[in-house]
Amino acid sequence: MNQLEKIFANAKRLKKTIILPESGDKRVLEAACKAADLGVARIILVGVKSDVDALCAEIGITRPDAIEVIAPESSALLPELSKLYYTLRKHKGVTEEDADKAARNPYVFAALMVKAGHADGTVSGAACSTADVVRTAIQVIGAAPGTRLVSSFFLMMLEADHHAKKGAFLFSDCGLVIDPDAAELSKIAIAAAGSYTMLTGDTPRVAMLSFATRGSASHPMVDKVEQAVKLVRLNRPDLLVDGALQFDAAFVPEIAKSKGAAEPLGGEANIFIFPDLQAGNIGYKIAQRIGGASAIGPVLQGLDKPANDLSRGCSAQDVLDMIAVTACQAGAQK
Ligand SMILES: CC(C)(COP(=O)(O)OP(=O)(O)OC[C@H]1O[C@@H](n2cnc3c(N)ncnc32)[C@H](O)[C@@H]1OP(=O)(O)O)[C@@H](O)C(=O)NCCC(=O)NCCS
Ligand SMILES: CC(=O)OP(=O)(O)O
Repeated sequence: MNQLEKIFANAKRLKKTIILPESGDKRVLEAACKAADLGVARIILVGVKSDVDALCAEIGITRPDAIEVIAPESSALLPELSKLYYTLRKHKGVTEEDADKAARNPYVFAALMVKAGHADGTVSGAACSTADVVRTAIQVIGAAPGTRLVSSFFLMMLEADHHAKKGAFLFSDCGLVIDPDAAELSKIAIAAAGSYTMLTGDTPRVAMLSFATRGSASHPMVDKVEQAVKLVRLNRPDLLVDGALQFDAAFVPEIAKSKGAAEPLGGEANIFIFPDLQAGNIGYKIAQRIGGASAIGPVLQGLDKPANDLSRGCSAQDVLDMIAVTACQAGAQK
């Protein structure tokens, strides 16, 4: 069983409820029906039942009875959820009228359902930008107690024949924090290590990436990564971390050796922390589109309850994988 299969098995055991606000997207519908059929999660779709069933018919699938479809406008939960939104956002000048309008938005409705405990997690982003998904998640669900920085990661599955190394790797942050300083980068690395253990059960081996290995170039950009490594070591002396490292020195044992970075990771990192969002977002898409990795994410870390994003370029399988990951996150938070 590979790590993704284990994630699916865990999700099936947990029986969590995942709410999907993008019921007008064919990939989401296909994944929702599969998730319900396979028992990966109990699914709630935000939308109008007749529209959902018509789109299902168009793509040649039947909505399992187990999937509940809720239209915010006619939902008995709307008054409770708009009141909740008002409570959460009134300090920002949101009025009761604004709150009622906001709660009818499918993305906000789904996040409120999670916040209120009517669902365990939400997945969206197939049909809208990451910024919109993340802003809603942060404003409605909020950061976990003791956490100030919400960030994200991709679970990268290397399983194709041409992958010399197979398994689950974690890339972070490829979706959210645009230009982290050293302290923020160290927080991203620590959060990513926790996420990796939570999902795979394996020991994290964290490489903090740059364009230099062991001082092969000096530049403030490299200094930032080295400073972040120091902060990780200071705050989490138990974590196996190294950097600044180039990707090859973090991933290929012979190159780690030849570049003087045989210890402590020995070219066997399983978590790769990118120095900023340009590098991270470009890097994961190259690994996915040229490298043939499957990329599950952006999975948000640091939220009080799970709310995850998707790339607009996702497939139905990506959505299904994300539903399983979200269910596991929900299971780990209880
Ligand atoms: C996520 C993102 C939208 C937040 O940007 P922003 O300009 O700070 O947005 P806002 O100012 O509207 O912030 C929204 C709220 O989230 C909070 N916030 C923003 N980033 C946060 C973070 N990383 N952790 C915790 N809270 C955060 C803000 O404090 C604000 O809270 P408030 O509304 O209660 O005051 C921004 O970081 C972003 O666009 N990231 C890149 C997303 C992207 O395009 N990714 C590439 C594709 S995956
Ligand atoms: C994660 C990501 O890059 O999202 P999108 O492709 O939708 O911009």
